[in-house]
Amino acid sequence: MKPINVGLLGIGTVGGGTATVLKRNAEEISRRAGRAIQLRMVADLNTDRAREVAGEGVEVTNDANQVVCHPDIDIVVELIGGTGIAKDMVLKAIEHGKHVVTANKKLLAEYGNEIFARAQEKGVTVAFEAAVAGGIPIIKALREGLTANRIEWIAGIINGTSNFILTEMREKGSDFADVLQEAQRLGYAEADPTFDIEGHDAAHKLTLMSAIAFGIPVQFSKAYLEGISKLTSQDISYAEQLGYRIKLLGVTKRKANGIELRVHPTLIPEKRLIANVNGVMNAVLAKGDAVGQTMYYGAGAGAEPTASAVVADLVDVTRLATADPEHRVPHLAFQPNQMADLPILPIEEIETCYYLRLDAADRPGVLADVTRILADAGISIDAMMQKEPEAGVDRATVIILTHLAVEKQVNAAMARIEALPTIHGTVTRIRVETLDN
Ligand SMILES: NC(=O)C1=CN([C@@H]2O[C@H](COP(=O)(O)OP(=O)(O)OC[C@H]3O[C@@H](n4cnc5c(N)ncnc54)[C@H](O)[C@@H]3O)[C@@H](O)[C@H]2O)C=CC1
Ligand SMILES: N[C@@H](CC=O)C(=O)O
Ligand code: NA
Repeated sequence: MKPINVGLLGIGTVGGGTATVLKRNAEEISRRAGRAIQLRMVADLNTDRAREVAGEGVEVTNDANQVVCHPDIDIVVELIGGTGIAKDMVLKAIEHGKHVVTANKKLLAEYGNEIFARAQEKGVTVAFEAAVAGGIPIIKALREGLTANRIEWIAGIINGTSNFILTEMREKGSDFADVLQEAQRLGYAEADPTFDIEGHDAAHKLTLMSAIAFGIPVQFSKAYLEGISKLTSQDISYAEQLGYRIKLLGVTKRKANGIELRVHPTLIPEKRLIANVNGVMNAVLAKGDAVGQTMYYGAGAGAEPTASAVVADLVDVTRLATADPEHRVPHLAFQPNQMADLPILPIEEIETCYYLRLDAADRPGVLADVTRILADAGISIDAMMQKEPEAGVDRATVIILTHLAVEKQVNAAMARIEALPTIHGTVTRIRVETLDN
């Protein structure tokens, strides 16, 4: 059978890994796909490096337009990143009737509704396994493997760079900036690494998983996000003393009045498997009503792990190329005319447990004031720890773990606590997920 011709846009970290895997495993891949999948054209601004990485027999250009318009190209693989030229080229490829494979979570989290609708009209597929949790086949699991279930919630460590930073800080006491540089050197970080450390990248991925899990449009602009840049080693250490690890966690949950969609540093009990996912590794927990909790673990970033997902999509698209477009797996798992209109809840409406750290005057009655404020707000305390003040300091650090509470009530209680004359500065608040049901 005639080979499938691939046109690759961007041959950097993931593009390079894709070229390597396609070449190294060509025979296995063709046995699985039913025909050869060959890299036919590459577009990259750095044509010298592109020629070197792509190898002989591959046409190289610095103009992505030439690839997406070329009549011989069957599938366009977009690995440039961002929402500039990448968006234009993906839409143009669709207009030209090409299937698209992309690892670009930012593009799909922000413009996915438009892109999937256009692809549907043109009868082509946009595959994006590499866009969420790198090499872990999580899109396939959520969209196909769990299709019998009413999914209740998903929680995941889905940014390799920030997990690598948190792990190195906790295990080696490394400096935040040094570890970030190392993550960049290893090719884990986004072109702008603030996307990693401030939670944007994780929120892009969570937005895609949420859409697939609940059959809702992608709504990145409504996601709540908070990164790891303000986390202190003090909180990492106190959390450990209480039996927790702090992770940048993405959580999306079905509630009676809508969907929670949030990314933030989170205390997780250290006995949970996911609390022990370290370095660049990612893990996603998905709870279905029939199957219960399932967990998916693997490398979330890096050249070949991500290429593994890109090439898997190439094989899938090759297999599907001959299937009637109406009967392919829908882009967001649910049929396009069956999407639900569930609202994304504002962060004030979410319900979780909380870690609160405060600096209190070391005097009798202070803790009673704090606990009364919490009780008045209907917030019950699960655990409390007081650190004795250092010599010559008249303030003690108090850490409180709460039971489940609604965020707006916690905010109101925090404001009242901060207004007490015996409390110094602001209250530090980190959300806690026990992930037990
Ligand atoms: N690095 C990783 O571990 C992962 C990356 N991703 C996503 O994969 C995509 C690519 O990421 P990386 O490979 O890390 O980026 P990269 O920066 O290593 O590679 C991008 C390539 O695109 C080329 N490029 C830039 N503008 C171009 C243009 N106008 N025309 C043609 N080529 C152009 C660059 O020269 C570079 O070779 C991004 O969307 C990223 O978010 C997804 C999962 C993991
Ligand atoms: N920058 C991302 C790369 C993969 O999506 C990460 O660190 O996870
Ligand atoms: Na994946």
